[in-house]
Amino acid sequence: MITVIGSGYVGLVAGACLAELGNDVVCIDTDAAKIDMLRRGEVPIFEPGLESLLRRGQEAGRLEFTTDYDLAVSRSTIFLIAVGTPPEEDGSADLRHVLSAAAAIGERLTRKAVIVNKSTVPVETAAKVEAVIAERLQARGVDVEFSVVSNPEFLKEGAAIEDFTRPDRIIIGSSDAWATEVMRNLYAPLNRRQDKIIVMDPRSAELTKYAANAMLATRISFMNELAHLSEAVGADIEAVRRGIGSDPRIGLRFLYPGCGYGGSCFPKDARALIRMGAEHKVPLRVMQAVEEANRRQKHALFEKLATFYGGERELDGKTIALWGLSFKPDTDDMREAPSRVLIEDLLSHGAQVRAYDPAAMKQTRQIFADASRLTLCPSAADALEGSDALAIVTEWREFRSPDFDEIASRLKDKAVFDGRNMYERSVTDTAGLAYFDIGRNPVEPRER
Ligand SMILES: NC(=O)c1ccc[n+]([C@@H]2O[C@H](COP(=O)([O-])OP(=O)(O)OC[C@H]3O[C@@H](n4cnc5c(N)ncnc54)[C@H](O)[C@@H]3O)[C@@H](O)[C@H]2O)c1
Ligand SMILES: O=c1ccn([C@@H]2O[C@H](COP(=O)(O)OP(=O)(O)O[C@H]3O[C@H](CO)[C@@H](O)[C@H](O)[C@H]3O)[C@@H](O)[C@H]2O)c(=O)[nH]1
Repeated sequence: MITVIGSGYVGLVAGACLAELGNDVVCIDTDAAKIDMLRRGEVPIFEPGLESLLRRGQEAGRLEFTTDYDLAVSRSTIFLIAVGTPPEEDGSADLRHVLSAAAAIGERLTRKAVIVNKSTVPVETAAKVEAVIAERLQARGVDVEFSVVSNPEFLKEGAAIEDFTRPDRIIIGSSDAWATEVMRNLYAPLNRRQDKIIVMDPRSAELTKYAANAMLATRISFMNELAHLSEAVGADIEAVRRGIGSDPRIGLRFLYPGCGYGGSCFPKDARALIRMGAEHKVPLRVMQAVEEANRRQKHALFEKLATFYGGERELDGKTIALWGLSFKPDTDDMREAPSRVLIEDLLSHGAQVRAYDPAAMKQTRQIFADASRLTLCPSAADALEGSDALAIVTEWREFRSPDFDEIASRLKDKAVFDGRNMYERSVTDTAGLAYFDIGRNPVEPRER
């Protein structure tokens, strides 16, 4: 039996996928409402394919949900910790949930077990988890063998099941041969065609996770800065992207400029890595710049709108349609989403916003509960109604081939500000739309 602690994006996906592979899995969460929902067959998050996988696991009797640690710990020999590690004030990762999960295990463990840390955590957390469990066992006066392994998760939201079941690599940070073998067996069904398992010491495994996210975030911020330069010198960032991405040393993936990276990982993990560097007196200057560039980039669409209208003050009284709210397509996750910054910028300058997203409407309503000038619209077309201009923040598939004539007929100022470079100028020109994106078609002040 495997216990998965924390039933969020990582825990639910891991639990459902491991049950699908034939394991008996119990998912535990301290949030009783979440567990009740899951027991009723409802899924608390939007993740393509997850609902049917959870249902299959439950129907097969291989997947259960509980808030009861007593029940879960007594039956398991493998524990996956997949609880949140939110940022502290100073950017460092808050380990409260991880250490409380460790304590809950130590208070109940009765047989030899592997404790697997899947949460993203700073170097030395495996040692801290081990110390907490050892301390609780000692307090109980029992001697139970256990081993702590770092096994960071690399899934992307929106493609989480595919990423979990077809991983590029499986990192196992372990200094114990028995625990490494248990992990190899756990992942054996995902590791048949080619050996993707990389075993290393726990510290290196913990750092690998931050290094991966930091490298990807760096590529994005680099491209976003180059996009500004492209606009200034009259180059086309999309051509530059293809030009450099065709070099296999660079590669085409994760090279898309846009209106900033968001989500629950890149921003938080970049800050946590910077903090880790500071704590060890190793300033991570590149990451500081990456983070700073991204913070600014989230204002890029607002700045373009302001330039178009002849100044920020001119946005007072304008109505801007907004397509896409989630931090990326195929998720309802609004954590650190660039749309939040754009909405705040627009509302604080007196504009009205008419927004639509295929999945994140409920979340947005909760976040902006008091924003009277934000209207959440039932469709992309409805968001255009009575609007002056359109801004696009998230590249959902349904925005890829819109009816440009309809957009032109509805927008008073016939201008589109695309934060994800989805369209071609030739097409928008034909419809009579002014089109501005990131690094290709610089904004020009509107003709009056
Ligand atoms: N979301 C992603 O795409 C992703 C990908 C890779 C790694 N990670 C990392 O994985 C970790 C989890 O991320 P997430 O997005 O799944 O978080 P999440 O916030 O969606 O879910 C975490 C869950 O843990 C529960 N929890 C907290 N303390 C608990 C405890 N003591 N016992 C049982 N349950 C508890 C919470 O109620 C919550 O449901 C983080 O460290 C994150 O950085 C996330
Ligand atoms: O070329 C690109 C690629 C992504 N983004 C943006 O970057 C953010 C993050 O996107 P993505 O990485 O696809 O989503 P996450 O679900 O946050 O996944 C990242 O964070 C997870 C949590 O740590 C890791 O497990 C994944 O490997 C890592 O990709 C989003 O706002 C995207 O719009 C860009 O701007 N340009």
